[in-house]
This record gives sequence, C-alpha cells and structure tokens, in this order.
Amino acid sequence: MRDTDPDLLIDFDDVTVVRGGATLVGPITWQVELDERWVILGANGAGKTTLMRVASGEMHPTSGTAFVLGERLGATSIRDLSTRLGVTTAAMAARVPADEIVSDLVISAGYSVLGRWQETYDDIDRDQAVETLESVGAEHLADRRYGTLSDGERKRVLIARALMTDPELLLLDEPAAGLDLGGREELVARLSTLALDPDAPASVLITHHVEEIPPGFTHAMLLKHGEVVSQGLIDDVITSENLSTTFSQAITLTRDGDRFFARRTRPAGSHRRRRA
Ligand SMILES: Nc1ncnc2c1ncn2[C@@H]1O[C@H](COP(=O)(O)OP(=O)(O)OP(=O)(O)O)[C@@H](O)[C@H]1O
Repeated sequence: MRDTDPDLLIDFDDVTVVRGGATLVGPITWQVELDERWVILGANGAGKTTLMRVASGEMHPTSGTAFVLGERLGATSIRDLSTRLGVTTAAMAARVPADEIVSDLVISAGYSVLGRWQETYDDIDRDQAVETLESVGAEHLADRRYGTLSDGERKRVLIARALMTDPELLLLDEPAAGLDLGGREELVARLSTLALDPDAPASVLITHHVEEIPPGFTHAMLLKHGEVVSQGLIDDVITSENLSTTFSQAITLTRDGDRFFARRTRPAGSHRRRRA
C-alpha cells in the first residue's frame, strides 16, 4: 500500500468524490507542504467545498488515496485529526449558539465541541483564548455573545477558534464571504499577517475572488467542474488566461503590489461604441 512523506500535510493521489453517480471532484493529485499557504478558487459548484471536506476528514474519497497530516483517510477516525486541524466553514458557523460567549467558543475548540460544555475552564485555556483572539484583532470581543457580533467580527472569532488548538493545518472555507469592503480588507490584512508569520500553520483558503487573496499566500489551485485547471506557485497559476478558463469568460487580471484584481475583459472597441 502507498505511504506518505512526513513533510506533506495533504497528500492526495487521484482522489475522486462521487455521489449519486456524479463526480463532484477529481481526480485530484495535490500535495501541501509544511510552510505553504494555498488558495483554492473556482466558480460556484466547482467542487471547492467538497475538496475541503475531504481535507478536513469529514468526507472520504470514493477512489484514490488521501493522507491528511500523515493519516490515511478511511483508516483514522475524524476525532484523531480534529484538534490537529483548524477549520472554519459556513456550516460550522451556522451551528454556533447565538448566546455563546466568544471566549467560551474559542476555548471549546480545544475540546472539539461547539459551545460551552464545562462550567469552568482553566486559566491557561482562558489566557490562550485571549492571546488567540488578539492575533486576529478580536480580544475586545472576548466577553460578547456570538449572536451580537457583526459578520466581520464573527469571521475573526471563528478564525481565532480555528487557531486555538495550535493546529498543524488551517482550512478556511470562504472566510471573507458576506463582508463589506472594510470588513474584507480588515480580514485580508489579518490573514496576510498570519500567512507571513513563519510560525503560523500551513493554510488552505477557499475564495471566489482574487481580491480576497491575502499577500503571503504562496500557492493556488483553480478548479472547474471538479477538475484542476491549474495548480502550483501563485504567480504561475493566477493569470488572466487561467482565470478565463476557470470562469468560462475572458478575464483580465491586474496586480497592484501584492494584491490581485480581476474583471471581465472589455471587448475590443467597446469604449468607442459607447461614446458614439
Ligand atoms: N452530497 C452531495 N450529493 C450530491 N451532490 C453534491 C453533494 N455535495 C455537493 N454536491 C454537488 O457537487 C458540486 C460541487 O459542490 P461544492 O459545494 O463542492 O462546490 P463549491 O465549489 O464549494 O461551490 P460554491 O462556490 O457554490 O460554494 C455541486 O454541483 C453540488 O451541487
């Protein structure tokens, strides 16, 4: 049986996920190393979340071999991986009780539960929760109830929860979805700080928008209809040509410093026609 390299946090070989006769994703061969930060982009329904669900051990591949943190999926129970992975998904966010106190929500990650389950937590847990909230600029929210937070504040708190166990791998599914411009920029800046920190865990971030790629991310994968259009170093992958293929329309990519911007390519002469 195939084995994995200990330096690989994700090691997928020809992984597919099939449901009801339809291939949702794959075949995908993908490797994530210790110091890498990956962004996964693709249109709605491209298979991004399905791939993330395999990476988080929530879903097992239909075929192929998938190792996550050196454990072969199918041979390891999900609980074995849960404290070693930091995960945020919209599905998880929706399950957080509105009356949950933010610091309890962050601390409870260490116990792999959503919501308070102990009457008291140790001071050491509490200190670490405050420190983790600080790392995403959310320490002032520690005593608030989750239900009273804005969307942007919730996203930051959930990232703090994902970081609480000092995970080896961070998996973030659309962390900037639904944020206004200010909230998005604040989050991109926080994620960039994290990405540039050599002690921070390797990360995989799903997004629909190149504008949301935090500076410091090193690699990218573009998905279309469950298959990889391109993957590798971010500068090689995030190009006008690859984005045009991925989103099935002509896209012009521009860069401003370390940020990416994309828009539909204006047809030649469209300027003149509008003015005429
Ligand atoms: N359990 C399932 N059974 C059948 N089809 C599914 C299942 N889960 C997902 N799908 C389908 O698989 C495809 C990929 O879904 P997925 O959620 O991975 O896409 P995505 O790229 O994350 O999309 P979005 O950007 O809209 O969130 C979609 O067509 C979806 O309808």
